[in-house]
Amino acid sequence: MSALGPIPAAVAERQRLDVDLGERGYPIVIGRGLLSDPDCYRPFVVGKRVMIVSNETVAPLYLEALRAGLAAFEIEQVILPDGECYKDLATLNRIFDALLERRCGRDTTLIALGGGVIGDMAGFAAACYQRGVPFIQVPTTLLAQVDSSVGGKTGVNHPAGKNMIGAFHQPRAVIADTATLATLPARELSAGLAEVVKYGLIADRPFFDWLEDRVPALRALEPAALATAIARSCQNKARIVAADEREAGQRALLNLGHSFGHAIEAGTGYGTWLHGEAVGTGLVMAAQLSARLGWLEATAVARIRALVASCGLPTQPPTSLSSARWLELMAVDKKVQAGRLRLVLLKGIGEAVLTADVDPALLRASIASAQAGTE
Ligand SMILES: NC(=O)c1ccc[n+]([C@@H]2O[C@H](COP(=O)([O-])OP(=O)(O)OC[C@H]3O[C@@H](n4cnc5c(N)ncnc54)[C@H](O)[C@@H]3O)[C@@H](O)[C@H]2O)c1
Ligand SMILES: O=C(O)C(=O)C[C@@H](O)[C@H](O)[C@H](O)COP(=O)(O)O
Ligand SMILES: [Zn+2]
Repeated sequence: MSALGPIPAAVAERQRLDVDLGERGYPIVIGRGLLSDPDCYRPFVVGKRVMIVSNETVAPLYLEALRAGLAAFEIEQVILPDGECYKDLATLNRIFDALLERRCGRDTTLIALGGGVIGDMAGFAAACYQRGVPFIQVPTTLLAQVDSSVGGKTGVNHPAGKNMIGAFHQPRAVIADTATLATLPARELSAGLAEVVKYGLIADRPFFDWLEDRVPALRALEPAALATAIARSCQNKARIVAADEREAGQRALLNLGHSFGHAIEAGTGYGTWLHGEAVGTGLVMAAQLSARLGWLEATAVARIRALVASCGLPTQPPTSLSSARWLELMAVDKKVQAGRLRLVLLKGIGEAVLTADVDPALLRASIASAQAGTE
C-alpha cells in the first residue's frame, strides 16, 4: 500500500474524507459545530424517522444540539446506561424494545450519539433490526472519532471474550463534531490517543514522528493538531477497510495491540481498564515481543513506550492475570485460525505484520517480563 505522504501543515475547518466501498461507501465529516447542522444529516437519513441511541452521560450534553440538526425528521430516542460493562446483549435488547414499542419500520434510521460503546451497539442493532436498517455514526469521544465510528465493525462483548457477538454493517455517514471533545474527561482523551498511536505504528511512520512532537498539543485539545490527528487516523483506517472490508487479510493489522488489550479488558472485567488503555499497553507488549523475535530494535521499543506513556496511558500490564489465564483469553481472539494464535507484530515503526510464527513459550516469557517490568 502506498504511503499517505507528508502531514499537511494546515487543515480546513471542515474536512470530508471518503470510505471507498462502492455502494456501501460513505463520507466522514470532521469539524466543529456539526452536531446541529441539518446538512450533515439530510442526505444520509433514509425515511422520515430517526431513532437516536445515546447514553445517560452524553445525552444531557449533546442530545438537544443533535435534535436541532434533525428537526426535519420525526425523532425517537433511547438512552442507555453508560459503561463498557453495558455493552452486552441485555442492553442491546433495550434498543430493540424501543424500536418495537414505537413501531419503527425499515424506513427508520438509527443515529449513534456517543463513544465507541454506543456506536458498536447502535450499529449492531441497525444490522439486526428487521434484518438491517440504515445508521449514522455521530461519535463524541476521540477514540470513536479516530477509529470505532469508521469501518462497520459492530457488536457486543461476552464474558469470555471481547466483541464476540457482532456483525459488519457500514454506517451511511460519520459526522465527527470535534467541539464535543471539550467535555471529554482527560482519561478518555488519553484512551483515544492509543488508537491514534496505533495508526502511526501500523503503516504511517511520518504520522508516528509527527505525534512524538504533538502529544502535549493534542492533550490540550489544540484544534489544528486534533483535526489533523483525527483526519490522518481516519484516512489510515479508511484505506485499509476499503481494501479488506471483512478482514480476510490486511484489516487484521488494525488489531495491533488488541490481542493483548482484549485479554486485559476481559480478564480484568470490562470497564476496569478502558479499551484505549488496554490497547496502549498492548502496543507496548506487541513491540516488546517483536524485539524478542529480533524484528524490532530496542530503540524503537523505547520510542513506542515513551510515546504511549506521554499520552497518559499505562505501559505495563496488570499483574493479576496468571500466565495460563492470558493464554486462555488470547485463545478466543478472532484472529485465531485452526487453533493457532495469530498476532500483529512490528518489523519497524510503520511496518506492522500479521504472523502465526510465535512460539508460545516466547510469548509467555514476554508477558511475564512485561508484568514484572523487566521486558
Ligand atoms: N467498531 C470498531 O471498529 C471499534 C474500534 C475501537 C474501539 N471500539 C470499541 O469502542 C469502545 C470504546 O469506545 P470509547 O473509548 O469511546 O468509550 P465509551 O463509549 O465508553 O465512551 C467513554 C466515556 O466517555 C463518555 N463520553 C462520550 N462522549 C463524551 C463527551 N463528548 N463528553 C463527555 N463524556 C463523553 C461516555 O459516556 C463514556 O463514559 C470499546 O467497546 C471498544 O471495543 C470499536
Ligand atoms: O476496525 C478494526 O478492524 C479494528 O480492529 C479496530 C479496533 O480498534 C477495534 O477495537 C475493533 O473493535 C477490534 O476488533 P475485533 O474484531 O478484534 O473485535
Ligand atoms: Zn480498538
